[in-house]
Amino acid sequence: IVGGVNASVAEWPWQVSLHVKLSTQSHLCGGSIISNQWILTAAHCTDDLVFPEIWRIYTGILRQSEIKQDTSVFKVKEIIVHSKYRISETGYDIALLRLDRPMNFSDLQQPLCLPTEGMNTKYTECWVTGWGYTKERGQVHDTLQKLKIPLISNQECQTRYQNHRITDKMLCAGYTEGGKDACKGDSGGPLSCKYQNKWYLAGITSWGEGCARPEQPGVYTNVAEFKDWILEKTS
Ligand SMILES: Cc1c(O)cccc1C(=O)Nc1cccc2ccc(C(=N)N)cc12
Repeated sequence: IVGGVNASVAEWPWQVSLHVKLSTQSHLCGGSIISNQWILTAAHCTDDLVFPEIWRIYTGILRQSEIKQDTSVFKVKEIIVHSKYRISETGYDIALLRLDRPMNFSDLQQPLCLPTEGMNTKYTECWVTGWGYTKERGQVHDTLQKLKIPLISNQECQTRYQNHRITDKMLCAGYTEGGKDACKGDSGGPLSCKYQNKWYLAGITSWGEGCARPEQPGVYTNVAEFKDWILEKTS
């Protein structure tokens, strides 16, 4: 997250950290708890990493440095990538990870709501969170960052990305002047939006040209457009 601030304990209890264990282990992407056995993330996080056995999911943490040998960790039983996904920039950047065992909810780890059609224009505030880079040529940040960010219309977003097709299955958010945005390592994490005092998973951090550049907003998977797909795959 570029231009954000430290989050607090239990402020974003649906935010998870996805690690991959090869010769070493490290944070790769964010994700969101949507039920006691399913995590929603970005399909591009699983590029070249399709084996469930290498994934480690950390829930209920604020700092990466909290992760020790004895930290509670979930393994992945199944990875489901949208069949139409190719690369982030052409959309369908959505994937489901089934946990190896059901999660017990607590103040530190619990799901957020899936949105329904037509909610995108009703949200009062949206926040993007993650342990990603805090500048383009950056690195993973130890403390979870949070950033309040305004949604922008797909029409305006399309004008900012002339060489792309911004589809209805994408959602954009950002500041014209730049300086505040998600970035690499935040991928897969939530764009959490509030409506009538409940939090909804409006978007999944997907792509953008660089990070926090003026007139280059962040592009998110528009989760409301995939509600049927999520329900089909998780039932
Ligand atoms: C290609 C690249 C890097 O190598 C390092 C940092 C950023 C980039 C890049 O161009 N964009 C990106 C690469 C991977 C995930 C990204 C997620 C969000 C955003 C965003 N701006 N909302 C940009 C991303």
